[in-house]
Amino acid sequence: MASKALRSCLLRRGAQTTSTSSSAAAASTTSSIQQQRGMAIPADPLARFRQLANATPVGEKPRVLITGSLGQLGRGLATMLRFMYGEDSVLMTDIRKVRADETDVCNYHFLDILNEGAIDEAVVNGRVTTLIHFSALLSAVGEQNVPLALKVNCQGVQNILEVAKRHSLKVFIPSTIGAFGPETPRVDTPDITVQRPKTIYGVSKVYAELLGEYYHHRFGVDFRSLRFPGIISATKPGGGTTDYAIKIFYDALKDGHHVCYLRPDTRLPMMYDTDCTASVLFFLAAQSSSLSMRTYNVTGFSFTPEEIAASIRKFMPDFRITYEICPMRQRIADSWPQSLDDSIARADWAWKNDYGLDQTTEIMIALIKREMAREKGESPKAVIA
Ligand SMILES: NC(=O)C1=CN([C@@H]2O[C@H](COP(=O)(O)OP(=O)(O)OC[C@H]3O[C@@H](n4cnc5c(N)ncnc54)[C@H](O)[C@@H]3O)[C@@H](O)[C@H]2O)C=CC1
Ligand SMILES: CC(=O)[C@H](N)C(=O)O
Repeated sequence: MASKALRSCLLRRGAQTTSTSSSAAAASTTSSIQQQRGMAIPADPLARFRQLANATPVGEKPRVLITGSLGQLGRGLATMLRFMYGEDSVLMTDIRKVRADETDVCNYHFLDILNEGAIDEAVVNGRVTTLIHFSALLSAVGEQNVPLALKVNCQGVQNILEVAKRHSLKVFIPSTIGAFGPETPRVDTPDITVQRPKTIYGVSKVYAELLGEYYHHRFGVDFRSLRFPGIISATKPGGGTTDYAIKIFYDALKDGHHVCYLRPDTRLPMMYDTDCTASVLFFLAAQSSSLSMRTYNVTGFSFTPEEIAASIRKFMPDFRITYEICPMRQRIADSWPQSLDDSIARADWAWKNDYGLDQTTEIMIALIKREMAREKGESPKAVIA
């Protein structure tokens, strides 16, 4: 199904097609729910996406516009959508210029989500059926520019929902563990609970959840949202509190040492990139009638900086971690859940994560080694043999 170029792009982005022997259990969590999730990397990680594509009737194949598509999550999702539904199925949009090394970016257009008319135009001209709204300012950068975070995260969501209403689009707007706060139960946090976030990012995401649900009930907009934990990918993160869980791998491979801005015992929920992509695509494909809610928790596994360092040491025994705490990010992390209960997503639309901590570590190390080999002009080996 995938062309050679697309296939190599999927490999680079972590959607490996070769098998691996890793079968470590994802047990690094205090959560009883998550302790049950022993797992091995699937022999064919693309199988679930291929099956979903094959099960979609030709007339129902989506045409998807992704906002903020050059960020951490957008490029991987766009690549997978092209793999599943064809080269023309995705319009990638953002407000910055594409770099020469971003060779996976195709069908790309400038789109500022603060310009509602421009969103209308892109949707009409592109015959779009589904909006995936990724543009946002994340938790740490949001705290540094509150007025801009309010504009991008709140005005942007309003514009997207208005356009979705006008053109009867399906619309996905991600939420986050940041939509919870210190008063929320922090272990196995349920879907419906206290939400009093203390960051502008969290406040704007609660607004997005509630406004989207309002547009659904009031105007029939097919709004869907998932509360993601921190996402781990071999792409540059956009300025969040969970970013250390990506940088730690780059530092491990470059210097053998990572200086962590969170305390060693700070436990947060996380998920591997390919599972994040799967959660969006399977959720969007679910029948409306199977959804008991419009905003669901989804998660992979939880760990502390100490525990991810231990996981890295299984592959790089000399790896060292030291700590220089950033008070702002620590305060944010201390107000977020340590683990999420996503059992309703599992029951309603069969959500399931395929990757645990050790599988994620193994893949991240392989992907970054491959990236470094390319940068040095060497011809990299297959990701995981
Ligand atoms: N990465 C993560 O760990 C998590 C992400 N999420 C959510 O997923 C979504 C995507 O996240 P990431 O890709 O990590 O974010 P990111 O920060 O990497 O990318 C956001 C993109 O939005 C673009 N953008 C900013 N202002 C814009 C504007 N006015 N018009 C159009 N685009 C604009 C930026 O240029 C950037 O490429 C966000 O809504 C985020 O809140 C939720 C939980 C976890
Ligand atoms: C969990 C998130 O929403 C994001 N990665 C952040 O740390 O801000």
